[in-house]
Amino acid sequence: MNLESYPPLFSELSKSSNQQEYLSSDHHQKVDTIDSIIIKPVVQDSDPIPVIDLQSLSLDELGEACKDWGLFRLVNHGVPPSLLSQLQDHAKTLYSLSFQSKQALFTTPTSYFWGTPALTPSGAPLSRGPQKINWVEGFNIPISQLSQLQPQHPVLASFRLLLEDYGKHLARLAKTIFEAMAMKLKLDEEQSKSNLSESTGNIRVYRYPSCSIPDTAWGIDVHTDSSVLSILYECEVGGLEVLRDDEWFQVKPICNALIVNLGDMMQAISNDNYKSVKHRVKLNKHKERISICYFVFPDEDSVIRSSNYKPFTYNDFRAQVQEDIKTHGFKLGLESFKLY
Ligand SMILES: O=C(O)CCC(=O)C(=O)O
Ligand SMILES: [Fe+2]
Repeated sequence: MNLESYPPLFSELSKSSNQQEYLSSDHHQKVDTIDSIIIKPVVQDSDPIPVIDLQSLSLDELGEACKDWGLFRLVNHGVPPSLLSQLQDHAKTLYSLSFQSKQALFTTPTSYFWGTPALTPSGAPLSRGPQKINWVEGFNIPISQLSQLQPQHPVLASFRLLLEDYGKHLARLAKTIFEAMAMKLKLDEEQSKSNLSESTGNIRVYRYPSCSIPDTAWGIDVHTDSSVLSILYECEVGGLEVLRDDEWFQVKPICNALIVNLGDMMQAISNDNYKSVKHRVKLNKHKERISICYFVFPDEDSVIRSSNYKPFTYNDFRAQVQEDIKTHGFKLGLESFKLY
């Protein structure tokens, strides 16, 4: 483990005796008690996660997966495996740079953050208090701002080219999936068009440290995404878990398959027919984990209309989430917009 490359708190605590002491102190609640939902041991033999084949897309299967799980694996998506593996290699190299170099390389409109995945619109981390530290670092990169990524570092220059390519592929995937969902839900074509805006595409590249006592802390604790769709790539370590009918399921990594999860905007657009899935990321005892996540949102002033929620824009939603996190330490999400 290259300690220099970690945020100072993480490298300090990675010395295992410090980690034991910190994580078992009052500072940090045990994960079982943070969670309001009863945790059953997550043990599975077979893989129950639905698989959607983009080349022979079945609207019925897509609809079922969105209703039952709010999440599915996507295969035959047309993103070249070499692009995925190169992105992952570049991410590893960039993360191995010193903490200070990463701070210097990712400046506005991109950002480097750690300790929480909750960011302000400009990409700065929203503080949630010491007991709520999430064991994650991230690069936040709005795709529309990729040209602003200064290639001072040779790896960053080629990373930018890869991300441009990846961003185009993911915009294509998001549009295809959203249009299929809109068709299945029989949404008004004109109205739903602005509910997904490819220009809002945003990439986050995360690194989760290994943790000698992984059951005492989260990589990212339980949450739903605010997006319309989130599309994740992680192929080596695992740790993503999703909630379905009060039971947690592991989403095992499968190389070259992508994970699509539905966010709060999609739940509202679908009038609660589809689920914004609750999920979390567990730490691994021995290995650090890299994931590459794409998020896409509605146009900023596109109004989301449905019979269960008062009309709102993504801007309204985001402002409410920021307020919730400041006031309560977590987001209330769609609850704040429910009609009854
Ligand atoms: O790293 C992952 O696999 C998931 C990240 C995530 O849930 C998020 O950023 O909302
Ligand atoms: Fe998430």
